[in-house]
Amino acid sequence: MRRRALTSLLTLAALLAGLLPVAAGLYFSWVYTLRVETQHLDALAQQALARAEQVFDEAQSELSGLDSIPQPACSPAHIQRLRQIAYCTPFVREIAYVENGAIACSSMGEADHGRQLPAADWSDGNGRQIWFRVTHTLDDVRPSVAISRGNHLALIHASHFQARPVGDTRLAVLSTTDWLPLAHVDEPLLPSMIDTAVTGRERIQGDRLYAVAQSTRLPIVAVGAQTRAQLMAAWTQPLVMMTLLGVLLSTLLMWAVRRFAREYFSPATALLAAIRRGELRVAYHPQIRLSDGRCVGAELLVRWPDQNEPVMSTDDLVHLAEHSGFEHEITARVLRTAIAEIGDLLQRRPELTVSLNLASHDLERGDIVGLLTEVIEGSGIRRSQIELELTERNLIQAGPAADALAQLREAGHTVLLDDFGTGYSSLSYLHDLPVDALKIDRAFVGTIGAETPHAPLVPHIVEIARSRKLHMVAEGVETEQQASYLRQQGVEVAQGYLYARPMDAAEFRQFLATRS
Ligand SMILES: Nc1nc2c(ncn2[C@@H]2O[C@H](COP(=O)(O)O[C@H]3[C@@H](O)[C@H](n4cnc5c(=O)[nH]c(N)nc54)O[C@@H]3COP(=O)(O)O)[C@@H](O)[C@H]2O)c(=O)[nH]1
Repeated sequence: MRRRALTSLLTLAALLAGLLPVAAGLYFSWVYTLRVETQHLDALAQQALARAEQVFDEAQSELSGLDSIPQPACSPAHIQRLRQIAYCTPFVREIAYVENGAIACSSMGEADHGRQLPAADWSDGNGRQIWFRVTHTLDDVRPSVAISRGNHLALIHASHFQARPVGDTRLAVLSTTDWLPLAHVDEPLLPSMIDTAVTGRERIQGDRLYAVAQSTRLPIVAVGAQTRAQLMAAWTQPLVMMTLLGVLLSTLLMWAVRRFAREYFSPATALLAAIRRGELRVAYHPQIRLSDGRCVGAELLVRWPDQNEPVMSTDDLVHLAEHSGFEHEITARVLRTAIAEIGDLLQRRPELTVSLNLASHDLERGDIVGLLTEVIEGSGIRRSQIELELTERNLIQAGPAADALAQLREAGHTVLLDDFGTGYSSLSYLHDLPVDALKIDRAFVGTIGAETPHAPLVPHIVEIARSRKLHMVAEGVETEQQASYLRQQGVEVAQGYLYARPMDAAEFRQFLATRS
């Protein structure tokens, strides 16, 4: 994925990681509040409905015994019985005996005699009827609810159907025949409560919550309504908790995204990706035999170009690889690339060598033996054509991996000690190091002909190499003066800008053609 696309994606991910958990916290706390409050409101509506049903049930149960009493209808004894029931049943105003749709007599004696009843609002088909709004002879202001069974009818004061508020929750019992409240409701929420009763489902309207409890036996419903303040108060606690949780989750996610981005965009990850994508290139730095000026080989130098511009200097690249543990991947890539690019040349010209820079890791992991075997076997290239460069530091750190080095030397590879003189106090342990040649560092070569304190060191280095019977390669040769001095000193091979800068494989082939 392109870096810019990934950056945009990660920015979006970080944004979402920051916002989503908080938004989810808000949303889920609201959903949770609604669920809990709806359940609570449902329960209150069910209670109001149960109370209304109970009033009807009790009135009906009082009426059920009356049809079978032995006294003749409207006899003093009958009326006395009606009075007794009316008096003993708290919510009953009057018990009446009905004949042909008119009141024949009642617990009030003859007072209501002959009063014609309107058509019932509801009938169950088994002699049970209900009138929701009946006026009483003695009270034409406050309507009553009437229920009849057989010939007897009970008038119930509508106030007994008044559902009292519970805290801030408003409740009303309505008839399903005309969707009006059974008792007077002095409540601005009433129109919404009626709407809710008609829809028959709990719902949110505005920021208020409504719930309905529907009777399965009678034509009544109870509706509950919650105020805005109540809902907001109920929301506060889950809101705070879920928002805190959301903020915590946001922080964690944003940290994870940031960490991923840092890792993903780190130079080490970019380098590994470049290695895997085969973006690393090899530069060939020609090596010249000082005795006749012929090109005898090249040092293989890794390059990380991006559209011809280096992503970073080779020094930085090598350090980064060392710190990230990718040195071996680089060594392998450089070797394979070189063999792919100039393997045919090496095969045709067995005197030609390439020198490969090794890292201590290459030896410690022991993979270098396998790698070289794999690349060389069957290629027609000789082992002696692949020289291995190691710095003093690498050789000393290699310690236990010296076996691998010994194995490679036995197999025919030449080992060069690179940057000689710049690292540890070389002189003391040089005779212990398993090397075939010294590479005189350009720091010393650069002093040839210059009046610097290091200048006298070159003859010493040459002397040491001679006494150890080591071959010598000088690097960083930039002037004729340096070249001729080194030639006089018996240095065999030189490498430096005097001859050429590091170049690509095609250029190296051309260079070789002119210098062979
Ligand atoms: N483990 C690995 N190390 C590697 C590999 N490729 C390179 N390196 C090491 O990185 C260091 C920097 O190398 P580079 O920038 O490629 O520089 C080399 C030459 O360009 C430079 N050089 C050679 N001649 C001259 C000169 O005349 N003047 C001048 N200013 N610079 C010159 O020297 C570098 C080669 O040095 P050396 O290897 O010591 O011979 C460097 O330490 C490389 O070793 C790799 O694949 N693996």
